[in-house]
Parts: sequence; structure tokens; C-alpha cells
Amino acid sequence: MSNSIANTRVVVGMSGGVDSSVTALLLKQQGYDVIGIFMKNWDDTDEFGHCTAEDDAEDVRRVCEQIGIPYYTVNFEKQYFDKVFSYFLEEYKRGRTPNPDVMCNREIKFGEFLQKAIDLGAEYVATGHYARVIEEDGTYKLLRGVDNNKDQTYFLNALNQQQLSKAMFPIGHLPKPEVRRIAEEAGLATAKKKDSTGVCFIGERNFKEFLSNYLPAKSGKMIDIRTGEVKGDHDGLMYYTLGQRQGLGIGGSGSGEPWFVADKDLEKNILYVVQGDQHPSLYSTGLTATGINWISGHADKSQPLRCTAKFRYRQPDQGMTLTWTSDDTMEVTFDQPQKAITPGQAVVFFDGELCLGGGTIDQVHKVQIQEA
Ligand SMILES: Nc1ncnc2c1ncn2[C@@H]1O[C@H](COP(=O)(O)OP(=O)(O)OP(=O)(O)O)[C@@H](O)[C@H]1O
Repeated sequence: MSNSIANTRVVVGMSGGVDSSVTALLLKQQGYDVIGIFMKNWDDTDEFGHCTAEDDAEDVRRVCEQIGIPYYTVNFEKQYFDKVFSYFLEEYKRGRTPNPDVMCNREIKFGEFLQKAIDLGAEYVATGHYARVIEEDGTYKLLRGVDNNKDQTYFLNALNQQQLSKAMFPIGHLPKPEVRRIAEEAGLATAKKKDSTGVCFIGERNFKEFLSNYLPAKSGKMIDIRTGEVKGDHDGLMYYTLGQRQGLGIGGSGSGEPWFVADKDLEKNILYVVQGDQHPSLYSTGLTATGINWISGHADKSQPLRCTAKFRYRQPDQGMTLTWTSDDTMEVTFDQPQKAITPGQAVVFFDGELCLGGGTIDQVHKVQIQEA
């Protein structure tokens, strides 16, 4: 074992899931000085006094004991509330659909948590994200995880050079089934644990009910964007996402094609809907992105750039042209009209395997509709 590896301390962010368990195991096997830390970011104690964070912390304890590494729990509930949840609520108040995971990675996992790790003498923070980071000529590059199905670069697009220089993603080069196999072979307590889904602080709860605890809902009219006809009432604009089909409560069986959310007018509190999933009002030709993080730090902002991008996790990449309009804003023009582009979500740019960076979708440029 190389002495320098043995002297390199790595803090692993342990969620109690299989990915971070294998992350810690691999680093330990490679000879690093590994510490496992579970973050408690949210008090999810239910009405029966049960808290899933406690179950997860217990899984972290069992896995760390199996691997033979020290473990701790840190509480970042206040920091998470101030830096992620407040932003989440603010965005919903503006009628947008935020991405708290992108913010959590930037502000908590590779913000507060990274600082905590550094305070503990660690050189790196490792997580079980499916992504890769490499250094080339002093620049840190974020690459897609090799498992296309699991690639999580979408959520890591807001990390900067300093954060990437401290990040390790030890399972980024592995397909998920291989990660499970490693966990099973090592007999890790989390080997068969099912993957977490959804926004971490909402969990399996009903989203509408959850949000209504924090933001007052204002009902209003639901209007057909084509005819101006009132189709019904909505429960509050914040509950709806562009392109959404479920939960509109109109167009029951026998009344033709399903209805979709086409637009929101925040000022007038109107939800615009349209019938048929191919209607042009669901499509856009481009978008304005703000708060752009260009990972390499070196961009030629005077030239338009061809690349691919995703507007949501697990979407195939789409071709487009980027034009910088200021230091951190750009106009994005799609090669083909795109459906259900959602303000508040992340747009993330790629050049092949390389994640170039990303930003927040601010304005959406709708397809111009020419009715016959
Ligand atoms: N509560 C937590 N405490 C510490 N680290 C965490 C926590 N939640 C997530 N992480 C870290 O962030 C990574 C990605 O989080 P995500 O919620 O996407 O988990 P995941 O892909 O389901 O992985 P896992 O199987 O490890 O739960 C995790 O693998 C872990 O390293």
C-alpha cells in the first residue's frame, strides 16, 4: 500500500444506500484513511414518531462497522433549510419548478459537508454519485458516469473547480448492477436496499399536501389556451408543472384526447391548458438560461457554441446552439422544438462525455402558433 494513499483521509457521504456503501468499501480496499459521515438535513419524524433518517443512520452504522471505518452523524438541518429549502419555496412562489438536488450538491454536499470534512483533516469528499472527475492540465473535468441509465452529472452541474478538486466519485466507472454485486459479495447490510426516489425531504409523501404546509395556495381559473374557454378551476399554480397531464380533473373518459398544462400566468393566476400531447403550445424553440456555471472556467463567450443538453434528468441529449448574452446568462436555440421545458429546472450542457456546465431555465421561447 502506498504511504501517500494511507495518509490521505477521505470523508464519504453515507446515505445508508448501496451506492455510498460500496463507495466507502472501495476506498477502504484501496487503502485510504476513510471516515463515513451521515448528514441529517431534514426532520422527517412522522405523526407516529417514526423517522426514516434514523433507519438510514442505523444502516450507515452497520455498514461502517462491517467495512471497519469510523462513522459520525452531522446535523445540517438549519443550513439545508436556509440554503436549499428556502430557495425551493421561493421558486415555487414564483410559479417555477426548482431542482433542490442541484442546489443541495452545490451548497450542502460540496459546501457545508465538504468544509466539515476539511475541518476533520480530509483531503477529499467522496459520494456514491454516478459521475467521474478527472484532472487535465490543472483543470478539473466532470464526466458522465459510465452507466448511462444512472448518470448523475445532471445534478452536479453547478459544482465549481474548487469543489471538483475535492470530489471523488469512486463508483462512477461502474454499472449499477456491478455496484450491487460488489455489495452482495462483501455481504454489506445495504446490498439489497432499494434505491431512493423523489425529492429527499418529501420522500413518499403527497407533494401537494407537503407544499400546502409551507405556501398558501390560491385557486383560480383553468383556461383552454386555444379558445379562451374556462375549463375548470385550479388549486394553486404552484401545484402544476408545464407539460403535466395528471391531476387536472378535466376531460374524463369519452371527451377526446387528454389535457396538459401549457402555461401559467402568475399575475392573473391563470393556468392555461391544452388538449392533445402534440399541441404546438407544449413546444419551445429555445430558452434563456441564467446563473450559468461553466465548469472549466474558460469559455470563449464571443462565439456561439454547438453542444448537446438535457433539460431534465434521464432525458436523451438534444442538439442546440448556445449564445452568451452576459457573463452568466445565455440564449439556447434548439435544433428541434422541445416539449415541456420548465422554468426553474436545470439545463445541463455536454460535449460527448464531458459535462460543460449548466444553468437555470428562466424564460421559455414558445413555438409560434399559427391557427388555421
Ligand atoms: N444523508 C446523507 N448523508 C451523507 N451523504 C449523503 C446523504 N444523502 C446522499 N448522500 C451522498 O450523495 C450521494 C448521492 O445521493 P443520492 O440521494 O442521489 O443517493 P443514491 O444515488 O440513492 O445513492 P445511495 O445508494 O448511496 O443512497 C450518495 O451516494 C451519498 O454519497
